[in-house]
Amino acid sequence: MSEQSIPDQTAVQQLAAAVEAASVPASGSAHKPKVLMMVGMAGSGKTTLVQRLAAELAAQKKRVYTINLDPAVAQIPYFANIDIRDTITFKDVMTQFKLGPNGAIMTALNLFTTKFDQVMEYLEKSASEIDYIIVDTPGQIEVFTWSASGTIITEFLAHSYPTSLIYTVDLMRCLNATTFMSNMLMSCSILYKTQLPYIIAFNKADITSHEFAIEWMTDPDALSDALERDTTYMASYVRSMALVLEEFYEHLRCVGVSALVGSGMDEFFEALDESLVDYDTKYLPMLEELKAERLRNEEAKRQALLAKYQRDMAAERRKQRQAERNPWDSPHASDDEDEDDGDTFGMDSAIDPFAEHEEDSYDEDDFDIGGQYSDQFESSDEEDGEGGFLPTGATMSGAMGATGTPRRHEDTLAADLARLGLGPLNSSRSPGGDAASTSAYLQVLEGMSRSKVSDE
Ligand SMILES: Nc1nc2c(ncn2[C@@H]2O[C@H](COP(=O)(O)OP(=O)(O)OP(=O)(O)O)[C@@H](O)[C@H]2O)c(=O)[nH]1
Repeated sequence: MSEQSIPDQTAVQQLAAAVEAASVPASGSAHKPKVLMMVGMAGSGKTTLVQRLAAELAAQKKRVYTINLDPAVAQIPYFANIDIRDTITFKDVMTQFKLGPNGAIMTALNLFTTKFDQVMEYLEKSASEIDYIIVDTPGQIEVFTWSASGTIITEFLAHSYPTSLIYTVDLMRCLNATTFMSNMLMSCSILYKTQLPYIIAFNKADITSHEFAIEWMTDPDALSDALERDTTYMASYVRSMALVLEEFYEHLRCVGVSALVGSGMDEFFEALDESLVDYDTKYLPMLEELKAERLRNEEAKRQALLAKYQRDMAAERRKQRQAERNPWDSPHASDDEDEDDGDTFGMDSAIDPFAEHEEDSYDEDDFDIGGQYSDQFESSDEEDGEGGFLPTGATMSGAMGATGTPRRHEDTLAADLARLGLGPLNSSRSPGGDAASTSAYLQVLEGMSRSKVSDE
């Protein structure tokens, strides 16, 4: 490994996007291998269970593929078709990145995840020849289930193949009601995190039966009895948590197994088949709904962007036309103004007869100097194709010729000036043109506006 710096999350984020885009597998379509994700606390027996399940499935003439994602494991008792240790040397990660064991596991997983699309490609090619893919994960459960890379790997697989999560619990660590509750809370958090179909495999049933655990899950009194001698505050806490988890327990599939001696395998595969039905009936529809929602959001964003672009374009066109038509263009108009503010003549909007109307509805033509001004507006398609509002009646007659074709603005202005008994405007369009006429004209207009407002 040659890199000397901790890899940033960019590659992982790109992979996350790839997972997002991954196609949702159609249920009941072509042959797809079933994925078993083994998670559980360190020492709970995941690796031993992978070995046991692979052997059992091989005995059933099923084609099994195993993936080891634990970079820190010294030896594994099964043949791994894909092994993270072939790509990344855990000790090198520790020395090169100056990390402790947990940080190194996390970094090794991140590095491996950046290549996981290649693993997926490989699986895709071999899919028709595989019945089951069993994935062994690091014992530091939070490193996998709560890390970006763990999530990406899980979703990559779950978005492509029917997947079930196998949470392995060491029965010997459940004998105490309080630690049993800790284990259940952990399993609950993983279920909520992954939302995948789920099996709890109470392992090491060769030492003690898992029946007591099932009883505690189904009968709160049994749990209370177990807590009888416990007088600490934890006992009441465990009792109340048991009530909270009651509903969670209802949807759980629990089996007692011994990875070591192979007991409970029939029940395990029965539970596995049921959980894979859940994958088809619950997980897949949820995935499809999420995907549809993402597409809807993207489309909404695209439409909003398009609308903004169109508004910007229209505003730009308005500015251009205004600049062409009004040589004395209002000094009050701001350069970065996107939309007509209704203050076309630079008049105080308080006396602008149109200021009460919604700004978005205006086009500069609505305020054309040649107009007769009216309170009533009607919707109309304008020459640039945008919907807009025009004053009703003949109010725009000053701006339109008899044939309905737009007249030159200067002609309109000249006619208005003549009607008002004022001299002609300087047609040179220079800002300093016939200043006296312009100013007089504006005063008359302002006066008209004031009298209109006071009329109202
Ligand atoms: N008695 C008994 N021991 C078991 C069983 N399964 C696993 N063990 C033992 O439990 C210990 C831990 O087993 P692993 O399979 O390494 O557990 P793991 O969860 O993979 O551990 P990490 O790699 O640390 O995450 C080993 O000594 C196993 O032999 C079982 O069903 N019964």
